[in-house]
Amino acid sequence: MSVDYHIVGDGNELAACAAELFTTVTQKAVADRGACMLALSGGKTPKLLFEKLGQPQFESLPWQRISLFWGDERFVPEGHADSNYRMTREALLERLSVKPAAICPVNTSLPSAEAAAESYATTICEIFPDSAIENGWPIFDCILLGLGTDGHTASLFPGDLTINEKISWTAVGRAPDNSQRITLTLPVLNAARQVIFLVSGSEKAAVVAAIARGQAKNLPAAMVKTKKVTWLLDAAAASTLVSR
Ligand SMILES: O=C1O[C@H](COP(=O)(O)O)[C@@H](O)[C@H](O)[C@H]1O
Repeated sequence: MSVDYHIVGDGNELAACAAELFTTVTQKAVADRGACMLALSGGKTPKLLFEKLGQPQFESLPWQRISLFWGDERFVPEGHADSNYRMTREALLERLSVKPAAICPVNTSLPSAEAAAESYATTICEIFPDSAIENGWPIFDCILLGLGTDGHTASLFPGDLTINEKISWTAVGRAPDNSQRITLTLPVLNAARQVIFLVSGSEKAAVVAAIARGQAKNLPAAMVKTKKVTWLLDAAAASTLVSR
């Protein structure tokens, strides 16, 4: 596993740096394999990235070769304020003149979160080419992740047994407020070619430093050990990390 850190000033710089990484990752995947399979994250931090990617200078990205999935989703209707898909649609997808090869949100209109998780695994399986499934796991070119102050990532929460899932591609995670969320499982995160954590804000500084120093090995975000892990932090999120 290689881990690298990029520390930038603020949320806008973070979005600019993330957009550059996004460009590199998508272009490389398309050059190497003809397609790019990406999972997007929810949360506050990626919104600025999505708005940036919706600007005209990113129209030349190989959108028609990019398939978009979500690393996690709240079990709420598609138009709900908490929907990760709604946020991405408004911040990015509605602004794109060239449409991605596939846009695959979680179907949250199904009767239960379990049904939505199961159906999402089927969707991934249908869209992924056979060559992008290895040893029974889908190989995402890149998964964008966030980090909660409690160390959760995607919808893998500390203390929730979903983190132990070893067979399924998707599962239902339970957030501390007891709400249900559909999430990619840890083996899927770890099978990806690369994950990029986007983290901003001083409230994340302590957990970022604890994970980076190996002092929080049992937190879900610390259990992400993909071949290539990139942490993109703004100065506030990196403040504890760089202060000692
Ligand atoms: O990976 C993720 O992380 C976040 C934490 O988000 P933030 O709002 O604190 O930036 C999480 O809740 C989100 O659903 C997820 O995709």
